[in-house]
Amino acid sequence: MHHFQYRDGELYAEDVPVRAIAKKVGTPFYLYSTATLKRHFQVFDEAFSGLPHLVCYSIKANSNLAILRLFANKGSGADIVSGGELYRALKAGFPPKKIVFSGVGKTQREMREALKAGILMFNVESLGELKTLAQVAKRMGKVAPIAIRINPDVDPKTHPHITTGLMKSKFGLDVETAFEAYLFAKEHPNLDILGVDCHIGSQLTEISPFVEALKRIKIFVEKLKEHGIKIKYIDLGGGLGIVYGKESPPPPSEYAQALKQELAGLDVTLILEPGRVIVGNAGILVTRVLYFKETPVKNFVIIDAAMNDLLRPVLYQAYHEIIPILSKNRPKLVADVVGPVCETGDFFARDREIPKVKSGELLAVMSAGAYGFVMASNYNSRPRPAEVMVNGKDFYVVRKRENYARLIAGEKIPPFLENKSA
Ligand SMILES: Cc1ncc(COP(=O)(O)O)c(C=O)c1O
Ligand SMILES: N[C@@H](CCCC[NH3+])C(=O)O
Repeated sequence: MHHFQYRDGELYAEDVPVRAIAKKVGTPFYLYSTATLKRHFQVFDEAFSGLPHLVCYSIKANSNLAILRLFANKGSGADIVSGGELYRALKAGFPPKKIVFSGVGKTQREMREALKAGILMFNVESLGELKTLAQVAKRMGKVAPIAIRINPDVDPKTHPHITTGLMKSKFGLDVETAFEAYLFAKEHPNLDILGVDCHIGSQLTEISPFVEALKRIKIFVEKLKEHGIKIKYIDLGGGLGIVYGKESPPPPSEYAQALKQELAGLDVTLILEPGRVIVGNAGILVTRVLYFKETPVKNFVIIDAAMNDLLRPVLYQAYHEIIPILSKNRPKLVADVVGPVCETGDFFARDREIPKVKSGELLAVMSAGAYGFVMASNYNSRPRPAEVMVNGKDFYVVRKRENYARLIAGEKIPPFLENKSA
C-alpha cells in the first residue's frame, strides 16, 4: 500500500502531480510520501500491540532528517550503526533511551559519543569490542548497557550480500563465544547486561527464519538465566521484506503474530529494527528520459539518474518497477534502462518490457525509499539528487540537490602544485 497512484492517467504522490514537482525541482529526485511513511510505521507498530515492544527504526535505510523527525514524533526509537547516525538521530529528536547501537566496528570515539548521549544499549558484536567498550566506559566513569549480537546460523533465504545470520558472516558471535562474552560482562562493573541481539538478514520474504532464530535465542536466554544472567530485551533486528516485483512477503500482522506466539510467557521487551518495510515503498526516484537509442541487438532508454543515485540494481541485481509518469496507452518495447555513468553496471533494468517512452518524458523508479539516497555517491562527479517530501497537497524539498561547488568542498590543491612548473 502506498500513495503513488495514477489519477486520470497521471502519476500523483498523495495529492500532488509528480510532474509539478519535477517542474519545480528538476530531475532526478527522490520523492517520499508522508502518508505512506506514517501508515507503514503505524501498521508495523500496532501489529505488536499487546506485547511489550519498542520499534527502533533502522536509520541506515533512509536517514533524511525529515523522515527521522516524522518517526521520532510517532514514538519510534532508532537503530544506529555509526557516530554519524547517532548525530542524525539526536538532531531529529529521538530520545537517547530509545536508541540502540549496532555494527561490527564501533570506534572508541563512537562509543564515547553514545555513552555521553545515554543510549538504551550497545549491540556488541565481538569480545574485542566488548572489552574496549568496558575500558571506555570505565575511563568515563560510566556503565555501558549492552546486548551481545548472537549469530543463530539461520539461513534467511535472501540475497547473499544481505544475508547476515550465517556462521560465516562477519556479524555477531556464535553462541559459545557469545556465552563467554556474557560471563565477562557479568563480572565487569562498567558493563550492564540488558539484552540479547540478533539480525539475520534483509528483504526476508518468509517468517520461518525469524521464528527459527527466535527459538535459538530463547534457548540461549534460558541458559543465561541458569547462570544468573537476566535478560530484559530481546532485539530481533530488522529484515522483513517488501514487494518490489513478484515477491509476496508476509504482512507485519502475520510476522508479529508468529513472534508473539514464540514470546508468550517470557518476561522480556521485544525490540525490532525495521528499515525497508517502513520506508521502501514510501519513496520513488523520479527521472527524465534523455535519449532513446536503438542498436541492431538492443534498445536503450538512457535516463538522467544513474547507479550513483540508486545502487541497488547493479549491487544486488535488484528489481525496481519503472513506470512513466503519464500512463498513456501505448505499445511496449523491450529495452535496457541505463544511466549516464561510464560503467556497464550502470543500469536500472535489463531486457525489460516497458511502455515505448520518448526523450524528455518523466519516469518513476518505484520502491526506492529504502537504501536509495543513503547509498548514493558522487561517482563521475555527479551531484547527488534532491529529496522531496509530499504531505497531502504540499511538497517540501527536504534535501536540496547538490551543486558543483559542493562536489569539491573540502578538496585542496597543495602549495607545491600551485606553480604550473611543479
Ligand atoms: C543490525 C541491523 N538492524 C536492522 C537492519 C534493517 O534491516 P531491514 O531494512 O531489512 O529491515 C539492518 C540491515 O539489514 C541491520 O544490519
Ligand atoms: N543495502 C541493502 C540492504 C542492506 C541491509 C543492511 N544491513 C539493500 O539495498 O537491499
